[in-house]
Amino acid sequence: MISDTIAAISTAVGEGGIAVIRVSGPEAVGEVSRLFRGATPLTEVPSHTVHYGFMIDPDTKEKMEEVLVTVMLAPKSFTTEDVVEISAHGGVVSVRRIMELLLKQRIRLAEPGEFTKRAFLNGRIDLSQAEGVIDLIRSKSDKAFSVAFKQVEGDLSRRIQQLRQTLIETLAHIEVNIDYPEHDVESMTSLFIQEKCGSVLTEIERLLHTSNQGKILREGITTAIVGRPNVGKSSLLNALSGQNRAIVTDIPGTTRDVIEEFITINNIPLKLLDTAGIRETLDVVEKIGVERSRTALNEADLILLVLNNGDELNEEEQQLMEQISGRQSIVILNKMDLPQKVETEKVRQFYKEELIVPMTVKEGEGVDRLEEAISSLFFAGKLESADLTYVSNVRHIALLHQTKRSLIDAIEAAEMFVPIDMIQIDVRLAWEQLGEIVGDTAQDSLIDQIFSQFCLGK
Ligand SMILES: Nc1nc2c(c(=O)[nH]1)N(C=O)[C@@H](CNc1ccc(C(=O)N[C@@H](CCC(=O)O)C(=O)O)cc1)CN2
Ligand SMILES: Nc1nc2c(ncn2[C@@H]2O[C@H](COP(=O)(O)OP(=O)(O)OP(=O)(O)O)[C@@H](O)[C@H]2O)c(=O)[nH]1
Ligand SMILES: [K+]
Repeated sequence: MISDTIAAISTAVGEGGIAVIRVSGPEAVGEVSRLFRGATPLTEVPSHTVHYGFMIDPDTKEKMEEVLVTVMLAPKSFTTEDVVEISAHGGVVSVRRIMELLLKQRIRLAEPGEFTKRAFLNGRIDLSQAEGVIDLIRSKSDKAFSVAFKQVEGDLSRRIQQLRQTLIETLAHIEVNIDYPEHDVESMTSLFIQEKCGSVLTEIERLLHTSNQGKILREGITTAIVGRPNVGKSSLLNALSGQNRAIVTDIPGTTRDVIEEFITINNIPLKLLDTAGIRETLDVVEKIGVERSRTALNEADLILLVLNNGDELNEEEQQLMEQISGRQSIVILNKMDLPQKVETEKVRQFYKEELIVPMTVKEGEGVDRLEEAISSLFFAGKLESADLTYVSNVRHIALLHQTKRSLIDAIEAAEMFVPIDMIQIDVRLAWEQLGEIVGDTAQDSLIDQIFSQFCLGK
């Protein structure tokens, strides 16, 4: 059983309006109460109430900070333990001093993700919901947020548990037949297994079908913008990020040193790759050899090739089109306001009409068409409705693939009337693999690794 009390700063550290320190565990109320002076002692207040007062240094009796303290008593709290939250004036010093005071009590510093880990260990949420919490924090578009939010609410968990329930029923049926073989009608059991595993398989395939889109929504479409100088690449970037709220971030926890820029075209998140590097070198095709830009080009899910409508194609551009037309790529015919000089028939040799997007970036014209083109490449024309459950986590995707394999093995074995205890192994494996998604059958080391991805105070 967890018995120690933990504390951490739960808001981003820096100058801010207010900062929140969260304390969770059996000693939370008692220990914070000794450091707090308000109208009522915290040990006597009802759950889910907020109290105004001061943090007091117990040695000097000096007022340290003006605060609001929230008390949430077990089991009705995020961690299901007693939780006390201290809201202090924002700022580094104030928060550090309160933390120091807390850690001198019977309270220790929480590990990254430990609050959420406790919520998991205490059964409030399962593993996929906890992973949804990480995705929620990291999401960079409304759509990605919605996907993560559904996961936190337990949408995926419920589906997975339904499938596991079906497999448990199948296992129970098999069990009876092993224990009472005299009752077994071999062909009926085989049909039963095929039918049950088949229905689970269908649902898993449906979930896997969403996974490509799910991953894109979560991580963004890795995009490289290429083209010779002066065609309007920077303008495009500015137009897109200006109109569509750019979120610039260096994702914590990734090792790459390039700063990636996130933009969204309506609801589609694009992760722009180190485009500056490409910009300098792609003017001349032989320079594509330059390591950095080649990496970016290779990594890209999507290449946006910008051409100037008012100019003839040069040799490099034609080679480039030939080279990348096999990839997911879109041609942007920019500067439509200029008289056409570009040889569109040459462009059409490599690109279907819907992947050639005329734009006048300077005037912000054509963004809708660009969105349509991207949708047609990545979402078969439409962004699925919000009520779809997307599987976006690579761990979940891998486990679903494994489960699929196990189910196919079970079904094939049943078809061939393989001894039933052999089939049982595959069905049980599928049940365990699904269990790993929600954390029922996950190893401690895996659980530790997942929660270590969280930020401190979450
Ligand atoms: N200040 C603060 N804001 C936060 C959190 C937090 O821990 N603290 N959260 C955390 O990351 C999220 C909210 N999650 C929470 C989930 C459940 C409970 C909770 O106390 N649930 C009880 C009581 C519900 C009720 O009274 O109806 C329960 O379900 O038993 C609190 C926060 C986002 N915002
Ligand atoms: N006529 C016209 N000019 C445009 C349009 N879009 C951009 N330009 C102009 O084209 C010039 C080059 O634009 P940039 O966005 O800097 O082009 P770039 O491809 O990033 O150029 P480099 O950084 O040199 O590679 C600027 O003067 C823009 O104002 C357009 O739609 N029509
Ligand atoms: K301590």
